[in-house]
Amino acid sequence: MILVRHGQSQWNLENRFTGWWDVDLTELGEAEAKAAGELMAATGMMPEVAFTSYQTRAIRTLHIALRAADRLWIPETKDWRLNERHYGGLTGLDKQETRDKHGDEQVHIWRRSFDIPPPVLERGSEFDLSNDPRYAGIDVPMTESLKDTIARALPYYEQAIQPVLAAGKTVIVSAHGNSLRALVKHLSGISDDDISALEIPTGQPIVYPFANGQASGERYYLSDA
Ligand SMILES: O=C(O)[C@H](O)COP(=O)(O)O
Repeated sequence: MILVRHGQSQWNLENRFTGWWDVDLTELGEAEAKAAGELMAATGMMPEVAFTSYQTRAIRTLHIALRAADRLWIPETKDWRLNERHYGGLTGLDKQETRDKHGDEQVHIWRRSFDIPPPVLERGSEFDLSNDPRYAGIDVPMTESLKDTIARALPYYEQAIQPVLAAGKTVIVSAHGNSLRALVKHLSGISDDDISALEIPTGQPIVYPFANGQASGERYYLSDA
């Protein structure tokens, strides 16, 4: 299985909390996605089935990478459960200005604690996506901790992705910093405390070897292969 975090987004560049807000890739993000696909082709790590979120930056990263690997034709499933962790009331704020206002420690807790969510997003605020047609029928969260993200991403992985891996297919998952931290925590057996130190870089494919549908727990960057 190949996990890839989307390439640099406009709000990664601007250093703003993003979460479920749907920003696009920057030119650098597009280049990172293309390089990821070229690396897959060069190493022969060719995806056969794709999964991604409902968010433009992950979808476009997938498509740019697959195009570079000449694999745009593979089956692809989108699901909101692979979305980024919802950043609640921090959505749209500048990360440095938020540190200046609330202190480094508080912002680190909001960003990296296991089960403390950011403040709740006010209903009806500019960043409230409850009425976005893509989330029709979905109870859009108003904030999420990593624990909350795991609670929706992991069952999706188990129901939708694991059976494809068990059938021996090479799967690519194009998603987000925190939805991928949720999967890596599970697959690599990382504790609630230690997961706070795990960062996932943009556009760098991470490989989990599978045998008989089971991950060994080993993982490596495809660039190191
Ligand atoms: O949602 C965001 O702002 C980023 O994609 C991830 O943010 P983080 O590094 O603060 O978790």
